[in-house]
Amino acid sequence: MNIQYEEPTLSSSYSVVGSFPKSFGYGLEDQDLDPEDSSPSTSKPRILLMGLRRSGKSSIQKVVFHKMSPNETLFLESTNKIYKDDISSSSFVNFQIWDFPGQVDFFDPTFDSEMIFKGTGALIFVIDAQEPSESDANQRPACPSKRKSCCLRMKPDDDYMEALGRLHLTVSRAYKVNPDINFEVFIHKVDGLSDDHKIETQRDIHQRANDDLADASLEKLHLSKIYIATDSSPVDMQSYELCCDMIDVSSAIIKLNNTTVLYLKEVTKFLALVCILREESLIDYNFHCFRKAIHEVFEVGSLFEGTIWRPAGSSSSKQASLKSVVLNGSAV
Ligand SMILES: Nc1nc2c(ncn2[C@@H]2O[C@H](COP(=O)(O)OP(=O)(O)OP(=O)(O)O)[C@@H](O)[C@H]2O)c(=O)[nH]1
Repeated sequence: MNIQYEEPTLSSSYSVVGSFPKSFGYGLEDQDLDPEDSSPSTSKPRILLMGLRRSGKSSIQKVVFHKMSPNETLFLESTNKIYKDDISSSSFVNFQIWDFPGQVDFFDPTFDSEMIFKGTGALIFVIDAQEPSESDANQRPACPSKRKSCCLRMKPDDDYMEALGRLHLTVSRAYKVNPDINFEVFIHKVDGLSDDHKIETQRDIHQRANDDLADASLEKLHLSKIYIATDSSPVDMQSYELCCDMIDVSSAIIKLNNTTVLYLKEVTKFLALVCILREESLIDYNFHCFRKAIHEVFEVGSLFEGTIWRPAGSSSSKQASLKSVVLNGSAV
């Protein structure tokens, strides 16, 4: 496939360049810039969205960052060239996202993996977890990994086998060029699955993806989590979406009409706490303790060259990493 590039249409978003310091590992060093692309946006932290065709990459990008309604994504056309989008809605969210076409051919000479992966902070690989339709299942291609161990584990109704093969190829290729990339796996389109099935799918994908890495002696490569932390209560989508939207607004406390309060507080320049509370009473004191504890963790982390916050195999420049908003799915 011939790779082409499409520049962002959001020209106004060029005004703020690089909210993440380069030392956080998400920026391009000057010498890494593509000589043919001199736009200032290239110095921003960069996230790649990859995955099979129709897995939902563009939908995630449009719904999360451009407020497109999920129904409208039905009419999105297939992406046929890399689409670069500048995201800079607040000081917390300021980076560049590159949406890739589904079938990237890594062996195509026009695919410049050095240029693409070198300056990348995170690669989000999207997997469509939907049940395959009968006709899809019949037309499913052979397992791309062509490894016996993988095919032996295949269940007849697994639709994500091809995606897993592609995931493996993608991360091993990217890791070779840049071992500092954060790899995130996003299990998407789980709306049609039962709660049990969702958990089983996540467990299965997690297991298989890591087995594949182990088979290839790439244990050092970590598929990390998108969330930094969340409480253990079941996810209620409405509250979750409210919390996501909160990141976009400047006000710190919003009273909801049902005696609860939506609360946003900055922990560090790159980390925010968003929560829904019944009462405000002790939150300031609790938050103070929480922030102090987080700072202490960062301090200890830097003493030990970032071993607490840093996935194995990455550089010490990764103590803070950009955490993406997730939509209708979960992270492995
Ligand atoms: N059921 C369901 N469908 C979704 C979801 N997100 C996206 N889709 C649908 O998936 C289809 C493909 O979405 P795209 O965003 O175009 O997928 P893509 O990965 O960008 O596709 P390519 O550009 O071909 O690589 C569209 O019809 C979307 O409406 C979701 O959360 N649930």
